[in-house]
Amino acid sequence: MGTVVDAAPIKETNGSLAEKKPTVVFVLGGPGSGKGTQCANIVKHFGYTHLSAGDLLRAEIKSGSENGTMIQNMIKEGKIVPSEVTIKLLQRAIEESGNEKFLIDGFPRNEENRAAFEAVTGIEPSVVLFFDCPEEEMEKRLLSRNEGRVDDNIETIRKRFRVFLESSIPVIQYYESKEKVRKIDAARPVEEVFESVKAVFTPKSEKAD
Ligand SMILES: Nc1ncnc2c1ncn2[C@@H]1O[C@H](COP(=O)(O)OP(=O)(O)O)[C@@H](O)[C@H]1O
Ligand SMILES: Nc1ccn([C@@H]2O[C@H](COP(=O)(O)OP(=O)(O)O)[C@@H](O)[C@H]2O)c(=O)n1
Repeated sequence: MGTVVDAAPIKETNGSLAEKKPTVVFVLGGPGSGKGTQCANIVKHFGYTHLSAGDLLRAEIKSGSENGTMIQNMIKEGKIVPSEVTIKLLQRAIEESGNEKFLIDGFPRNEENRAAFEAVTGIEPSVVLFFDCPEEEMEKRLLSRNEGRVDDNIETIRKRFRVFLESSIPVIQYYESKEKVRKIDAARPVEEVFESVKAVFTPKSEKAD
């Protein structure tokens, strides 16, 4: 399974986000693959701060921001919001958190997201978790999620699947070429998936024989 997530480097007392170099784990996978569910478990066990790009964008709509209508329209269509907007929200959340270890969930979703985040923040992920799940299973989960989301309808779900295949899979391939991806079979029950997730975060010395 390769290396465990790196320990956070020593924090600078002042300076930019890049200088602080927080530990970042990108959490990727198709819509409904269980990213949010597993991130909640990781937070409880390993003390990370969970930043969901989708949640930050939905909060931005609710806050009455000038970008709200644009974001709402993009989400309804399953399209990816311009990086500039999402990165600003992520940066603010990182700075406000007081933590040094972050799960960034649902980001980067395309090459533009990936390259812009790296250029703006200077941060590279320690590890990229990839929740691998067949479309039929993800579709079933999304249709019974019941959170009242404007994009959990069959028409938008199909568009989101297409965007995932066309735009997000290439990002995962990019990180595969850098040997950063830990692929997890996400089609199993939540507890079983978390057993595999735990192995990524637990140092070898602490693992049972
Ligand atoms: N391993 C699993 N098996 C069955 N249902 C799951 C599993 N993981 C998550 N779910 C459910 O599927 C839905 C989508 O999960 P969620 O964590 O919101 O996915 P994502 O953040 O990837 O969109 C939720 O209703 C969640 O409770
Ligand atoms: N990096 C991101 C993440 C989400 N989004 C938008 O937010 C929507 C919902 O993303 P999400 O991560 O909350 O949910 P899932 O589609 O993974 O279930 C996406 O379909 C995009 O429209 C985005 O534009 N850019």
